[in-house]
Amino acid sequence: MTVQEIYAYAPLVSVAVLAVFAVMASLWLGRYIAADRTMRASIRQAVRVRVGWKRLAQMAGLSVTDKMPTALASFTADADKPPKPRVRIPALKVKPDRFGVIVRANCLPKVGLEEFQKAARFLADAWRCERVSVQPDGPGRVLIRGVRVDPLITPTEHEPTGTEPEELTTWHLGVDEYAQPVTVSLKDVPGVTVAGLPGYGKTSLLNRFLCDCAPSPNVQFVIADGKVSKAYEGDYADIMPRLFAFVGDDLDEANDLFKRLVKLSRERSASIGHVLGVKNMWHVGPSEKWPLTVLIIDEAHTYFRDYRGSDKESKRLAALTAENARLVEHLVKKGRSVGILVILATQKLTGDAIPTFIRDVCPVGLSFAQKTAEASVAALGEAIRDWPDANPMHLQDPAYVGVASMALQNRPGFTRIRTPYVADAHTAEIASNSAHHTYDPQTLLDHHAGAYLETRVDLDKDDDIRKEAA
Ligand SMILES: Nc1ncnc2c1ncn2[C@@H]1O[C@H](COP(=O)(O)OP(=O)(O)OP(=O)(O)O)[C@@H](O)[C@H]1O
Repeated sequence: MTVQEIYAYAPLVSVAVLAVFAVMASLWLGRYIAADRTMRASIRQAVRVRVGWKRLAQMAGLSVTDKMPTALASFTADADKPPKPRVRIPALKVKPDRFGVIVRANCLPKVGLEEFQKAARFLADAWRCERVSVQPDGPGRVLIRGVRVDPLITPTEHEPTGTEPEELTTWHLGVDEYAQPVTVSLKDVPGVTVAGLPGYGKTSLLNRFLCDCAPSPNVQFVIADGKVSKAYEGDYADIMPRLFAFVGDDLDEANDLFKRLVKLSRERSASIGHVLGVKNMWHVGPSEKWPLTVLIIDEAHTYFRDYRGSDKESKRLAALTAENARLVEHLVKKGRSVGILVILATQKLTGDAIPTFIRDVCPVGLSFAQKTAEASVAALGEAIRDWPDANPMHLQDPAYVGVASMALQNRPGFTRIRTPYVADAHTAEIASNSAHHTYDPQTLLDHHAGAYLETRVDLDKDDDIRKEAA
């Protein structure tokens, strides 16, 4: 091809390039017009971040001067005028979302994660963000999260999909202060505590968990709610069709339920090798025949209260609550490997509300707003004193209804989480659509291991619970 022929194609190429730009611009404009007000503000913010980056990077110390000329510069430079040093800045990719911008940048020599982290406060001011976080994003890259709208004070709603969750044991809690999803793994977790002042969202958090898991046949739920006498009165009325059992504030009924579950735990323990071929259910995961059995004890202090008084009834109730504590301790300490998970929700997790021998063996703990430092420590452990920003004492504000603080599962520190609200109508729909999955795990166990347990296992041997109760 001759030079003249190449020139002849130039107008065609220019038109093609312009056409591509025009298509891209109209797509961008279409997206901008279709977006709502909050999203448009984020799109504009993303444009500002991109346009102002060259100047800002240099002012924020996020650039390097490269004195070595490129091969082309050396080739074209005048002999008497050495090529100018180049200022290099990290390349950016900016994506807007409802809360602000997600920026991916590459690192340069002497401009790495640490430098970006040091500059975070400066970037937050320049980009008009509430806060900016910088995290590693693979070798030589960083992920910068800028939030313009504080996710913690932005209430959200969750509409359960009604489909079986991909990972039954991943509890999707909500988003953190940078609008990043927060999950907690329930695999091998024997107990979870949820604390917080009344009306700050404990039940709503549990409701979401129930709604997300209910469509799976591999999980069964039972609830003890100390706030009500009958199921239809309480927060869990809508989920009733998906519960294999429910008790209210009646201590005798609760005691019977806990005993039933301890029996299940012991019989599962005795027959797990026979039925599943493993000693720990988590090695094969929950299944229809061996479902994860979740016991939720709401207003848990009701069942463990210390009854004082010398009259006969007080003494009887005191013995009952003491036994309840021992039964629940058994479930938390011994239930994990046989697929029993206990979730305790209460206002305060201080020793007078929940026995510390139960609380301290629950590895996952969340707390909504708390009134005192003592209550925060009881809910989240001593370490919360070192993370004052995340202390749930500071969540005592109507804007923080639905916001909880939690210790991170795989690294030190705490995070605050905006949990979403689930409307009662959704709960009712999910419960009715998934009611056919409801089975008492004891019935399932009897079916799969009844004969084995009857003929091969002596459950009365070493029956410590019975001995204690006697
Ligand atoms: N995540 C949330 N986002 C927005 N609002 C919420 C959220 N969770 C709860 N709420 C609001 O707060 C009210 C009380 O919530 P919820 O019953 O879950 O609190 P609670 O801590 O369980 O209270 P209690 O201890 O009295 O049972 C709800 O009716 C709802 O209006």
